[in-house]
Amino acid sequence: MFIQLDRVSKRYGEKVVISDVSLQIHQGECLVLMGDNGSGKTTLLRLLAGLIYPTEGEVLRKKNGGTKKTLNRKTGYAIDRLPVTNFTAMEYLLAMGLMQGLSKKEIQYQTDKWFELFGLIEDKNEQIASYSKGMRQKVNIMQSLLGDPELLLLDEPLSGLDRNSQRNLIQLLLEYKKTKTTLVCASHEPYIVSELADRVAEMQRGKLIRLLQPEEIVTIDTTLVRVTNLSEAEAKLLSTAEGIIELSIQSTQSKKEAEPELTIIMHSSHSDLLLAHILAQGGSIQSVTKEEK
Ligand SMILES: Nc1ncnc2c1ncn2[C@@H]1O[C@H](COP(=O)(O)OP(=O)(O)OP(=O)(O)O)[C@@H](O)[C@H]1O
Repeated sequence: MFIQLDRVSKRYGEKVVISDVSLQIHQGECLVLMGDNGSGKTTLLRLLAGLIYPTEGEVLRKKNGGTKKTLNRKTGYAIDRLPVTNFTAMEYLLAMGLMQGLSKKEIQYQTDKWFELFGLIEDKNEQIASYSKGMRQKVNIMQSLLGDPELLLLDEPLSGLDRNSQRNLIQLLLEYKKTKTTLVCASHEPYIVSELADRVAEMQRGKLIRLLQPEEIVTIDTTLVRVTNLSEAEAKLLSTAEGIIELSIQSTQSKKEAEPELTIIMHSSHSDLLLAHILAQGGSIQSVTKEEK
């Protein structure tokens, strides 16, 4: 199975949102869509999901010598933000799975594994409305995986997830890739590109401006550092320093120290300087893990 976009354009009124995009997506590959806000990534995912149709051109799914214009049910789509509903996570996933024709038993079997993996087992019968952003994102990803789709469309899949959950999700997606699931991810995350991408498509104002092949994808070595004893103000300042990719703050209300624990992902090339800076500010470095490609 592969998907072919043939001179696809999408307009809303006079506004051209996708402009003359031609692209083949191969079975089992992971294509990452990158580009600035508003460049058309989500619209391209919606076209691939068959939720909207091109104004011009065609999106075709070719399988076993045949060609289908519409994409079938074996497409999973995690939208950029799961809306708040009155369902519990389990009720929501059951409803989504039943709509796809899965049995209750199948849905429970699949979702139990994921609830465990994402650390949500205790919360699965709580209302989604009471969930944090990251917890909601986990449910969003789970619904997209129901029924083992052939094509998985993920809009900013790492958004809101803590580093451990990001790692677990990447591992899970790598498993899906091994079973020849085709992945298309809209993402700004270097982590997604370095771990999953076979090709990167760069969008600009609705146009596909560059398609990077595997050998052209430059992966970066990153270092994960856990730090305590830095104030929130110092952490905020640090987050803007050159070489910092991501800085998250976990509050330590249960612990005695007033300062939060920071998880910092940085470019390895900047780590010596940044670690020296953290120590000079009185920070205590709890762990340093190099993630080399
Ligand atoms: N239903 C719609 N009606 C009119 N314009 C739309 C509609 N959907 C999207 N657009 C416009 O299309 C453009 C591309 O939007 P899209 O959401 O695809 O971008 P994106 O690359 O996913 O952005 P982001 O990184 O912010 O998620 C934007 O200018 C947006 O305003």
